[in-house]
Amino acid sequence: MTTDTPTAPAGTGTSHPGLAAWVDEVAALTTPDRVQWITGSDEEWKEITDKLVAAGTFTRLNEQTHPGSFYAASDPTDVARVEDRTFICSVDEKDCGPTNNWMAPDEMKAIMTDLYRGSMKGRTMYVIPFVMGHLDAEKPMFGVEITDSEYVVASMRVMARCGTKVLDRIEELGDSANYVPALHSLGAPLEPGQEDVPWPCNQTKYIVQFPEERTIWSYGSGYGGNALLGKKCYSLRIASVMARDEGWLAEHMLILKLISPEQQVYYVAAAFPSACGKTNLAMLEPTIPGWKVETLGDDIAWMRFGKDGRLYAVNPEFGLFGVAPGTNEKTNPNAMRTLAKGNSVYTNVALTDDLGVWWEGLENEPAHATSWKGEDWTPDSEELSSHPNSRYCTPIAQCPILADEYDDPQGVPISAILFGGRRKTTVPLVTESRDWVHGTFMGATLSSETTAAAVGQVGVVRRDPMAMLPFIGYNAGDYFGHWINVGKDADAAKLPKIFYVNWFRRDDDGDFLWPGFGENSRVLKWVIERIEGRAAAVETPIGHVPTPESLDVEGLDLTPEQVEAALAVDPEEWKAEIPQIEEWFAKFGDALPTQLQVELDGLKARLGM
Ligand SMILES: Nc1nc2c(ncn2[C@@H]2O[C@H](COP(=O)(O)OP(=O)(O)OP(=O)(O)O)[C@@H](O)[C@H]2O)c(=O)[nH]1
Ligand SMILES: O=C([O-])CC(=O)C(=O)O
Ligand SMILES: [Mn+2]
Repeated sequence: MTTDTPTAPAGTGTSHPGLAAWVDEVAALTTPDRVQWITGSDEEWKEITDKLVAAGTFTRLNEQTHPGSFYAASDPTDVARVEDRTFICSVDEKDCGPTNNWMAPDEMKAIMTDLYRGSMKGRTMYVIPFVMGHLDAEKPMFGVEITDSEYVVASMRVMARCGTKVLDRIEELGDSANYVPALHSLGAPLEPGQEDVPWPCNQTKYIVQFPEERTIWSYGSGYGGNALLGKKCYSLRIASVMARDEGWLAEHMLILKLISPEQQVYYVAAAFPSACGKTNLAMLEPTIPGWKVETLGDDIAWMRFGKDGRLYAVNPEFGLFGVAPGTNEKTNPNAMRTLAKGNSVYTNVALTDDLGVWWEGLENEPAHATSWKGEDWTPDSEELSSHPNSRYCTPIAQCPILADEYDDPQGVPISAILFGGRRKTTVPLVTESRDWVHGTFMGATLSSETTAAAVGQVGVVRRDPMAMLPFIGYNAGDYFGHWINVGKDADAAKLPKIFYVNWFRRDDDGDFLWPGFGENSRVLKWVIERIEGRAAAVETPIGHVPTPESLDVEGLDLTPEQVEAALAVDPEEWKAEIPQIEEWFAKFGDALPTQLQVELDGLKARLGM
């Protein structure tokens, strides 16, 4: 941009020619009644939330107990990510790989262009300039989301840094500002005089990434992961492609800071599939004396090598979009404290009679509430009060244990990466990998029972590599190769050590073998002590697991047998796992890195197969 180009007044448009042309083009296609540029101001927050209250989408919660907070209930068919409607439209089908849905870009564009035609009729089209990560990062990661949903505007304002400051920077940088154009429409046009519904959406849904063009098209859903396009679509699917091309990692990981009793500081990243404990671990209250945890992120980590050769992680998000059920003062007191500050949006939980919220697992069960489906609910009701994937959306800045480093665009140097999933059997509480390639093998073969975070059956074991199955924006075989390359090019001594954890193993009665939540600090302690060379481990066919004595279980109400069962590596169980891993690897054909096949062969040999 030349210095004499006038900057448009806040909220009225842009002096960036490329962006202006795209916005005009989308408006011409979708024919909204008006176009509004999101500024990020307080008045705008009031205007948007007032509009949502007037439309019946939002219910204003009790100002005393939930200041500045709102309740929303979605259409009962629009409650989670839709993986079977999610596409990676790479030019070459091979680049999409066997784990994603593919359609040729032109074909998809033709279908969606038809769907978008007139799709914003009767609505306002909002233009949201946003940045994932810091505005003052070396290379700010801009995006611009166009949406016809006020719910999306309100949620995006919580989840990403949005508004005029971002647009000003895009305009200053002009042609050199790379932004991801992200188009979202509910697919619910309004004819003149037609009354709106509280949660407009469309039964036809498409969540589409064009990896070569670095663009996103989403249609038909208002739900978080489908509609807040800075999150999964940009920060994972598109960013994973950028990361492959540029030598970094975009991952479905929390980031936490761990401070030992000796005041040593360690940063840990952990990848668990959706609804498998990232938010809980990120905000952990350690139960072991002297240890402290601070939070940097609960869902996404971008990791790049620093000049010192270490891997540095930043959280590109600005808010928390957390699973509500199960969250309470005991399991996650810091989430409760974050929410107590207000300024939050609750979706698909129950609304209490005093305009508060409730969900399964929360304290103070009400005698009566309105369920997420809008029905009367009492403790005797057969149905759940809240959808299992009900969520809260809240500013991360309100987290009382947010680490100062959250605001550092350089990020934090990672000492350990944890992979984990939900497995009733087989997978021990914690296993240390031998090296980066073995750790990559652990990640690539990660398995977990499916959860309510995606539409479909719950509780089915599937491979969820690096907890990224629904989020890898290219061929997962190539993604494994990228992980191997990241390690190959690095100084091994400076790489994070990789561990595999499972908080969800059960005993014969179906009860959890490990108490989890705050007690997971004991596992973090073992991880750190391994890094420091201070904790003992036994070598097993799958890696190093703690000796029962090396895991600090002091004060825990567990018998030695229970600890042993949580740590057990049963060769028979692992032998049964092998055909599943072989079947999984077979999907990738030539794209599977030979190092991973070598790891599998080694595991089989150690199991005597
Ligand atoms: N048994 C057990 N359950 C846990 C533990 N940590 C979390 N959970 C349960 O896992 C579920 C959701 O965990 P979250 O931390 O919200 O999930 P997340 O990984 O952040 O998920 P997404 O936001 O979907 O990516 C809740 O039902 C928790 O109760 C644990 O240590 N043990
Ligand atoms: O994307 C969403 O809707 C929420 C989330 O973090 C996940 O599903 O992993
Ligand atoms: Mn997630």
